[in-house]
Amino acid sequence: MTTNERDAIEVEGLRMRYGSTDVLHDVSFSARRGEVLALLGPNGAGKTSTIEVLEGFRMRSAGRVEVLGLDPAQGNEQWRARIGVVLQSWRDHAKWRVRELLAYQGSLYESYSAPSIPRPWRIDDLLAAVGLAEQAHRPVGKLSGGQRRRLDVAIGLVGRPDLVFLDEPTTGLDPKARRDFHGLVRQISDDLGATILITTHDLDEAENLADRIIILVDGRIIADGTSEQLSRQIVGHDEVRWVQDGAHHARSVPDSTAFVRELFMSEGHGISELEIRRASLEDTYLTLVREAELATTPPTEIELEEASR
Ligand SMILES: Nc1ncnc2c1ncn2[C@@H]1O[C@H](COP(=O)(O)OP(=O)(O)OP(=O)(O)O)[C@@H](O)[C@H]1O
Repeated sequence: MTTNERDAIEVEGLRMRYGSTDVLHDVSFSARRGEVLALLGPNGAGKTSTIEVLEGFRMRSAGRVEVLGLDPAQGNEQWRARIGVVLQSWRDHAKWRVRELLAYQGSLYESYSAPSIPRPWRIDDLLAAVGLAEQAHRPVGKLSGGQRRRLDVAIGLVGRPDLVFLDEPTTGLDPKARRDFHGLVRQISDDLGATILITTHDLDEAENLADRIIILVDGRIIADGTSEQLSRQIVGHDEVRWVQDGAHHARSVPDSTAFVRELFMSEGHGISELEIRRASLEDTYLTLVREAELATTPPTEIELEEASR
């Protein structure tokens, strides 16, 4: 079945181009089975292009890609049945009723059912899981934007996939629906043991959901790790604030634990308040992306002149 049972996704040296423009340069990463991976990056960084190559919807120009043990360019029906994709294309089915559309989509997976994973997902359970039970008999065209997004997600999950691609799944969802959706992602990760690759611009969402985060800038991976590992890449970023004998102090330090230990050893008596703020994923992301963009921006003429003086 697969050459590497541990990994659901393996990408090595992936390159992709639109016409003569390269949009992915030497991208390499992997996702273990059951892992929730968030792919982050500015607009146009190449997140959707990466996902589309993994789904087998776009051809790469170089590199090795293996998804659930197969090259997506050669993925067969059986392989495709194990993959859930959340698309936004169900607007054309305006006259279908929600339950009817899901039941039809689900029926396509019946022949891929296995004793360990009965397929499709029971439609009423799925409707309840995505919070559409009350809309089961409504025509798709009469759903609100957020309800349609839930339906998109339900269609991506109806085949009880081993691997799910979620491209900006919470765009347009209200805060309650967003929180419910996060619960659903955890459920499919825990109960189905599914591997999940999610792209999002919502950094709290990424921090909340992902076991690992990959940041893509300009078609290149600039960071890959847990949120804590990424924040450790930014030196001097823990902020320590304290009040000493009535005066307020603040310092940005690389190792707040060591700093606070020293502070208490030398000045412990007069300290009345202490607060440590570690870099949030947003701080980390913005710093790493800025550094990567500065590194690739060619110097201006003035900078070149200054350098030659
Ligand atoms: N069909 C296409 N033809 C030509 N260029 C394209 C096409 N689709 C995307 N691109 C270009 O490829 C690059 C990567 O786009 P992609 O959609 O993968 O980025 P993204 O990280 O998903 O962006 P966003 O966060 O805006 O969704 C961009 O420069 C984009 O302009």
